[in-house]
Amino acid sequence: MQALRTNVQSLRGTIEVPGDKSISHRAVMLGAIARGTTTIAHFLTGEDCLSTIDCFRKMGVDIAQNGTDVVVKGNGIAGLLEPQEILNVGNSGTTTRLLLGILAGCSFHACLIGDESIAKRPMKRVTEPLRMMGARIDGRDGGNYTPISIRGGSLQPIHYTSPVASAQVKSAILLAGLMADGTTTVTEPIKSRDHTERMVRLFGGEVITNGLSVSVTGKQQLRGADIYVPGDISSAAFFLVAGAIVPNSEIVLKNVGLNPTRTGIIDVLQQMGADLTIENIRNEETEPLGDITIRTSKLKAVEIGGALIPRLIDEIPIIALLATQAEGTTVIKDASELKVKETNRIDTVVSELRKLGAEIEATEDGMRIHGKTALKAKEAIVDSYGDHRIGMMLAIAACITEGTVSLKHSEAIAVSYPTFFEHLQVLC
Ligand SMILES: O=C(O)C1=C[C@@H](OP(=O)(O)O)[C@@H](O)[C@H](O)C1
Ligand SMILES: C=C(OP(=O)(O)O)C(=O)O
Repeated sequence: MQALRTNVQSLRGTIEVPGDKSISHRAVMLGAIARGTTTIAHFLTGEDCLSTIDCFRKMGVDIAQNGTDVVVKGNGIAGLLEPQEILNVGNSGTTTRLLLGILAGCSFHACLIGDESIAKRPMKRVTEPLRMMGARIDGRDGGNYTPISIRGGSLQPIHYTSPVASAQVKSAILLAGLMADGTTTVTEPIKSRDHTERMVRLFGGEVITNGLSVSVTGKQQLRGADIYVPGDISSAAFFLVAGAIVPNSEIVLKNVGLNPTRTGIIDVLQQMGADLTIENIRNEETEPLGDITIRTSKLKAVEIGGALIPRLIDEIPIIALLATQAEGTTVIKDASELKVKETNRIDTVVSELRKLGAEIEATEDGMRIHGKTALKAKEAIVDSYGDHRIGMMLAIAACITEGTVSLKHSEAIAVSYPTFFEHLQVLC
């Protein structure tokens, strides 16, 4: 159990958050199936991305990691080897689903396991379309849950209309599509993050986007690339919110990824009236990034739903905290996907924030938060339940809480932000 800082008087200073998790996973995966060498700078050394490296090493890929610098010697599109061991995806949904997409096109057997949380996350959303393409997949509950075993092979292209707006589903099918004969198309109900599309292009591949549909043609040869991973906006979000709600604060976040499919948190902060500026925007062609400054300000409630949800899906726990400090009732809707993340994030956000006095209730597809509420606790014990984003949200909540707060399962934070507490310390 970890004692959290409470009653923080101000947060001031400059930090650079670790590399983007989604981009780090994809850089290793595409590097592994490309021809030639891929260099990755500012790679995220969080546990999820280390799981991805471990899985590809077990398939014969030479990956050298020295801190945040990674070099991948690609095996080529058909060059992965049958793993001699079970592939352990740890806590990472992205590793599980994207890896299944790649394995669907490999003519060998592989078996995937993960931790307790992964074992509860639905995989049918990828195993079903991958079976349609020709992969043989089995697993618990007909292939919906890990452990999952897969024997891939020659794939036929499909046009898949996904019922969920999920970049993991879209990416799994596109990665399988890279190995199929012909053109594979995915149509999603709402646009999700487009890092796979951007990165395939960076590796010399062709991806065609047409509204909500994305297509790739199989058997293209990808070539290794040099990649700089921008800071993860989903990690920056904790300090963006902290800067807005902790009194007398001014935080500068350098080199934060600003891909428009990920910047919903900035839209919400601006709509709430936060004092936020963005400077030095660059790399708009590949993965845009820039420097963000946030200062404490008076906030007002907003309504969040529809096409905004996929652009801020992982930020909803910290947005719920933000809403406790906004005047009025914030409504978050259309967010049922929160129920199938590392925890049921509707339930964990509501139960843990209530322990600190927040006025928040769960709804069928989101939550309703009434503000502004002063958070108070008498020796409260809150729990991340093993969910990194819940742990970080609670650590920021403690900053504005009067009293004492301890966090159970704080170690989960290393999944996406191993230096989180060091950065909080720098700003205090
Ligand atoms: O593709 C990705 O890198 C991710 C997609 C999102 O999941 P879904 O595809 O399930 O929405 C997100 O929640 C996850 O943290 C990372
Ligand atoms: C949902 C998340 O990740 P994943 O699906 O990769 O486990 C997350 O990082 O919030």
